[in-house]
Amino acid sequence: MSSSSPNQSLEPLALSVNAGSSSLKISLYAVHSHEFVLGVDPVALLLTSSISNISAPPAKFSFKVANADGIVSEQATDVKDEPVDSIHDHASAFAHFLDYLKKEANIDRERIQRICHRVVHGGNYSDPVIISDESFHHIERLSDLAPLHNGAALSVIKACIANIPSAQSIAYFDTAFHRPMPAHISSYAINQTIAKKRGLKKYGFHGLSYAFILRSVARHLDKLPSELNLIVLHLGSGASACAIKEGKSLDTSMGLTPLNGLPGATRAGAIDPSLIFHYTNKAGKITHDRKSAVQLHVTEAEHILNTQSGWKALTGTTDFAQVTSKANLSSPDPDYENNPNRLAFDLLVDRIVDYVGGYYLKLNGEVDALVFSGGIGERSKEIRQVIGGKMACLGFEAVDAEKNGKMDTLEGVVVDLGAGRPDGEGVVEGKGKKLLVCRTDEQLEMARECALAKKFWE
Ligand SMILES: Nc1ncnc2c1ncn2[C@@H]1O[C@H](COP(=O)(O)OP(=O)(O)O)[C@@H](O)[C@H]1O
Ligand SMILES: CC(=O)OP(=O)(O)O
Ligand SMILES: [Mg+2]
Repeated sequence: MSSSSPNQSLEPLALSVNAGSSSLKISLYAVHSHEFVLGVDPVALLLTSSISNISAPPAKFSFKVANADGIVSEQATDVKDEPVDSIHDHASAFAHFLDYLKKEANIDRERIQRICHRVVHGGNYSDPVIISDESFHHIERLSDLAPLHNGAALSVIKACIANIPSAQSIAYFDTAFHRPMPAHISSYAINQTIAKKRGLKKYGFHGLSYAFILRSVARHLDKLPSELNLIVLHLGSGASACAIKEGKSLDTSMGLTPLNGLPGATRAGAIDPSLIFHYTNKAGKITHDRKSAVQLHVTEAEHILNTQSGWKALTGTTDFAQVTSKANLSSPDPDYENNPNRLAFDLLVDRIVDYVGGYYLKLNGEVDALVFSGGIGERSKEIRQVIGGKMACLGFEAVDAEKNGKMDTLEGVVVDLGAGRPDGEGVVEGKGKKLLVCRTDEQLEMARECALAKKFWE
């Protein structure tokens, strides 16, 4: 147990819960202030916990207490990547966390006043909402459009209401960041009467992450968010790309649901929509996911494309680190027939290039930086090296191979990956568009927003 002392603070506590497709990430903060001060965080991290591999058991549990400066270092690690057999879904993962909160950090649940929940699909909600019967049912109705996410978030919301009744739960939506997308980009080329009636349009996801990245990169480059044009890659179990123009989402690769766009751990990403009818003759049959906390109406087609595809289908693992280590990347002959890992790696690179190239044109080439984030973007030097290398033809800096190789040891929320731009005889530092890595933190994004929303504290 670290010597840090979360209990010494008498400030209100806010818990942030991020139910991802394969993970549950939870952070606890002391709320210092409800006033916005440029460059100052209104919250301070007390502890953070993560449960990964929920969809590929055994799940791994980590619980880390921050030091007095709100920093979690490896030395502050209390429990790291411990496999836990009793965790089989997001609700049991949260129950495991609550046990540790009392046992390891000696924190009384009653001290938690607000709980921020990442909810992936918010439909047309553009602002965070307090959980009430009405908002709970709104999120529940959208569960079919985010089958790996909304139900999982609702199961944790239910657990919070039951186990931490003194706290108010607030939902923060991934979709909110993408609301400014123009209609010609968010619309599909289908009958618009039906589209409007049924809400069939591109919503986009990973919005809390993009909001965090935009804010962090702006701080790093000493610019206002509204002055920035970025291409951001959030590459995790679910992967997406986003074009940000003058601080607003212009386009993103996920769509009506988080299935579209880049392939992921178990998701196919974009395919020809007709493919699924040739893959199975039961595409439209409703499957009932008994494991889900809410009643899901998911077709066999959606089940296959969301849970039986991606790296898992190509290589047998959902862990991209394993895919990379077996991909034999140094070989000039990819040997796709015999090396499914190389196929998976090169296929992801190919799809990323599609989006990055398209977004570069949509932004008229006026791009301040390409940003890597998410579990793969932050940890895979190989993906950064290959994608970064391809960006050189668009005027980006070269990848600094040394920095790229030791990214894990470099401090900071945003790390500059660039080594300058070749110019004439030599390499000129500071020239060229930037390549950045951002350690995204959806929990912090919610906690900050919550602290600063006075209406949630009245
Ligand atoms: N060293 C690594 N190299 C490549 N990929 C990694 C590495 N470490 C973790 N990953 C990938 O990151 C993914 C998790 O990303 P993350 O953004 O945390 O997930 P989630 O989508 O659940 O929020 C894992 O599925 C794994 O494939
Ligand atoms: C939207 C989405 O796919 O989120 P995650 O990557 O956290 O599963
Ligand atoms: Mg995630």
